[in-house]
Amino acid sequence: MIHLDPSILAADFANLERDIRCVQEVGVEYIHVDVMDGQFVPNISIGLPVVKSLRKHITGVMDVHLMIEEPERFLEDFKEAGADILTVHLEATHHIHRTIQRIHDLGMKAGISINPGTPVSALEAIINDVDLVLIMSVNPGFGGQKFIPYSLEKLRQVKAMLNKARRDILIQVDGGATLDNVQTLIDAGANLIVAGSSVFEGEKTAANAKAFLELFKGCGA
Ligand SMILES: O=C(CO)[C@@H](O)[C@H](O)COP(=O)(O)O
Repeated sequence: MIHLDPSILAADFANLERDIRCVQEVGVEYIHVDVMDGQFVPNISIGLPVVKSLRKHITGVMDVHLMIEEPERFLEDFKEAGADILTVHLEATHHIHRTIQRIHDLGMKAGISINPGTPVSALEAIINDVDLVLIMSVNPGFGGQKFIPYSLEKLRQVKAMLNKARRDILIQVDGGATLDNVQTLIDAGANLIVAGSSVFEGEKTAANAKAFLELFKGCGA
């Protein structure tokens, strides 16, 4: 089953409730919330109070992607803010195993993300402990960037690693996903597609989301 996970980084920050409602009304079940600290990535997005307010309007899965240094400092806070999935970066902590364990202890699903420059092999020791692997297909920090082609090979490698481990979990791809390239992402193994600008940019948010969902129907969604 393939899912669309619209990234609200590309939504209208003055109308987040409206934009979230818009995609949910056409059947979207996941909402991707990017949290950036200006340290791990060269940008600052939103913080805990906004995430907590968004929770009231998200009817499905609130998928929070932490692009922050030492995410272990804030796990309890994001649980309290209502995150269902909490994804941390392998590169952002010295204690990835403990961090994943703590996310689970708090009752959330745990995701691990790697930057474009980090090899998939670095995931080997943690792959059995996570519910989601996120392959960043742009350098994190900004929406609207161009998809990095080598990410397709990384998706294939993750899929092979998970097959070998007999694990069927979420394989998420984030950055530069469009209606034109999404089929190649799915073919490479992705089953949770983050899309920001290709959903929220322009005046046709609902139609854009619907077009992704229609395309996924042919893939068994
Ligand atoms: O995490 C990030 C960027 O750091 C992403 O979630 C982007 O927001 C995706 O945006 P598009 O590339 O789809 O515009």
